Amino acid sequence: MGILVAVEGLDGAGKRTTVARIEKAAAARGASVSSIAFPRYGESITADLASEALHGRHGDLRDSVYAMGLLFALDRAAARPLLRGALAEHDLVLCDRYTASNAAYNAARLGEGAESDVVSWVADLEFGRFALPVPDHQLLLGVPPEVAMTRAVGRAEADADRPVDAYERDTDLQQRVYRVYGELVETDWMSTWSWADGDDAVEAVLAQLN
Ligand SMILES: Nc1ncnc2c1ncn2[C@@H]1O[C@H](COP(=O)(O)OP(=O)(O)O)[C@@H](O)[C@H]1O
Ligand SMILES: Cc1cn([C@H]2C[C@H](O)[C@@H](COP(=O)(O)OP(=O)(O)O)O2)c(=O)[nH]c1=O
Repeated sequence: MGILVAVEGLDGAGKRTTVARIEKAAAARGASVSSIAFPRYGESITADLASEALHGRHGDLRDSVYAMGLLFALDRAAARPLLRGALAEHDLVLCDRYTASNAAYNAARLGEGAESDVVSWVADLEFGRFALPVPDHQLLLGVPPEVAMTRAVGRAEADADRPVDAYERDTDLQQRVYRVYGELVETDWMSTWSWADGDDAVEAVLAQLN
């Protein structure tokens, strides 16, 4: 049975890049590694609907924090057999975004006062109702919002098929998401967390294998 590690951070923080680096470094140590990126675009109807809503389709769907949160959670619920299978087969299963993304983005959207309600709703829904595996460790890429946003915008400019979505262009939202992520790290939400970047982020995950 392998360990489940979630890699979290803002849009453009470098999650995809870091997951690839961890995979390579863990494999070089002889570990068998698998990775899954959420949302599973192209493989999950609910993930695709959420993306379409973030790009201006489906009327007011995007305005509902709970509807958006549910779409992303249903994507993960459908991936449960995949996750279980990967954990049975590999030493390390990396998730590029996991449940904490839903907690951080939706809490940040509703704002102070409602944050803890949303974070509890996500935990009850995803780990309770949907019985998703709780991550053994979670990593927050400590890239500040200004840097992450510049990278996300640069990536969108370089790739016409990947225009910025409603969350990526919202500077205030990104700042609030970063703050909520910080609270999840400080309270070790659901499991232990590391807050790291670059080589330290890779080392923080490799340390979990020892
Ligand atoms: N440490 C880094 N320094 C500079 N640019 C980076 C770094 N990590 C990633 N990038 C670049 O920033 C952009 C976003 O990285 P990516 O890994 O796709 O982020 P995410 O998956 O968090 O959205 C990409 O264009 C990537 O090449
Ligand atoms: C996985 C997930 C993402 N999100 C948000 C974070 C991102 O701003 C947005 C899209 O996910 P993201 O991973 O950034 O996809 P991409 O950049 O490839 O379009 O959805 C949630 O709100 N909840 C979730 O559970």
